[in-house]
Amino acid sequence: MSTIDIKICGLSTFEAIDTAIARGSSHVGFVHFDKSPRHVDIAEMAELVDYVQGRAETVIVTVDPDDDLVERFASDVRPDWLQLHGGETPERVRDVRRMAGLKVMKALPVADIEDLDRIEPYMAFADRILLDSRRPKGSNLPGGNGVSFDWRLLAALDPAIPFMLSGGLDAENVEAAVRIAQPSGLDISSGVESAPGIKDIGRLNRFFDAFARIAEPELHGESRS
Ligand SMILES: O=C(O)c1ccccc1N[C@@H]1O[C@H](COP(=O)(O)O)[C@@H](O)[C@H]1O
Repeated sequence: MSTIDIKICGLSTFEAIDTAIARGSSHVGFVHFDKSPRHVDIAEMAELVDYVQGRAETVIVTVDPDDDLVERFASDVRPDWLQLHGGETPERVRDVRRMAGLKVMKALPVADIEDLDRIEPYMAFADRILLDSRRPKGSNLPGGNGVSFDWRLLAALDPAIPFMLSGGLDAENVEAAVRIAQPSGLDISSGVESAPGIKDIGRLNRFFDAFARIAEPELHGESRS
């Protein structure tokens, strides 16, 4: 199996950051969206990003940020990535990327086959595409809802498009997610929490244990098929 990046998102404590990185996260994410139970303000985020100190790529998750906020992320927090999780157009992704001078990951919702057609216009401007489930009715969060979409839809996706998969991933479904969706990265948030916004060290470890069983089956007495 080729290497799969792992992003643990919605972090807010040093302990959870250390566990995620020690267990193999390539990316760690911090949510700046005031309706979210995972929201961290700019000053806290700057401290968390500093704490990572190059041990993993740092990602700020933001929703339709205005220019002022983009400038503040770039000047006061200095992460490696901005994850745009709102209704940003391809042109807005281009402008944010240019303004911030940071890599940009664009999150797009997938609920049906037509949604796959909306990916291509972003390819010229986003450094990475992240596919998430559509916001469930009644939720005021565009992400972090712990809901998966039908990964079988991705069989119709151009294999030349590398994407990170998110939406309700956890220790129990990660094997099926990788087998069916064949992503180049996995993004996990509520599936490693004990309550919204509270990362659970036991769940984090169980996720990485489950991932290790598929990434290195020979070390776990399992055969590849
Ligand atoms: O986590 C949040 O609260 C959040 C708020 C606003 C936009 C995105 C958010 N989270 C992102 O959603 C996906 C899926 O999360 P989950 O595993 O289903 O909980 C992930 O990219 C989070 O970064």
